[in-house]
Amino acid sequence: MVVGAAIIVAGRVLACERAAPAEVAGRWEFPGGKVEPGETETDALARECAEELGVRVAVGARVGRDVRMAHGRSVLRVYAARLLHGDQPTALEHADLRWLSAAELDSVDWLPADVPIVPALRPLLAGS
Ligand SMILES: Nc1nc2c([nH]c(=O)n2[C@H]2C[C@H](O)[C@@H](COP(=O)(O)OP(=O)(O)OP(=O)(O)O)O2)c(=O)[nH]1
Repeated sequence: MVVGAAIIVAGRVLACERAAPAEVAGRWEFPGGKVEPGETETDALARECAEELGVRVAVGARVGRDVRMAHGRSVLRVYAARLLHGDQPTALEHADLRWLSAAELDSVDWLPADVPIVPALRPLLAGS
């Protein structure tokens, strides 16, 4: 299981540009990663957001559906999240970060597994 955090602030979601590996560098994703043994999905999101962005997050509801990746060997699952304690994301592992409004969701080149999930953000962004 790979989990991603759709961090939403003031009607915008944080998109992160992968720096590596070469096959996916330049594509955009949600911060996150593999759930390690013994971790809950929420634990994994908190750990990855700290490692990748240096922020603390509160994890909320699921966004979109589970998407199978890597020939069905893993699944991408995305959760809405918000920043805690006024923390501000820093690109500790990513090439770039962008805050996207609903109208800007299609302006970046998302990883293929994210493409079916991204439209489910629209109502969350419009409503916040
Ligand atoms: N974090 C993240 N990974 C995604 C997304 N969409 C997508 O296809 N992936 C893929 C890319 C990678 O093949 C895999 C996650 O791997 P990763 O390298 O980010 O995770 P990790 O930090 O746990 O990996 P590792 O280096 O510890 O092995 O899922 C997404 O929105 N967020």
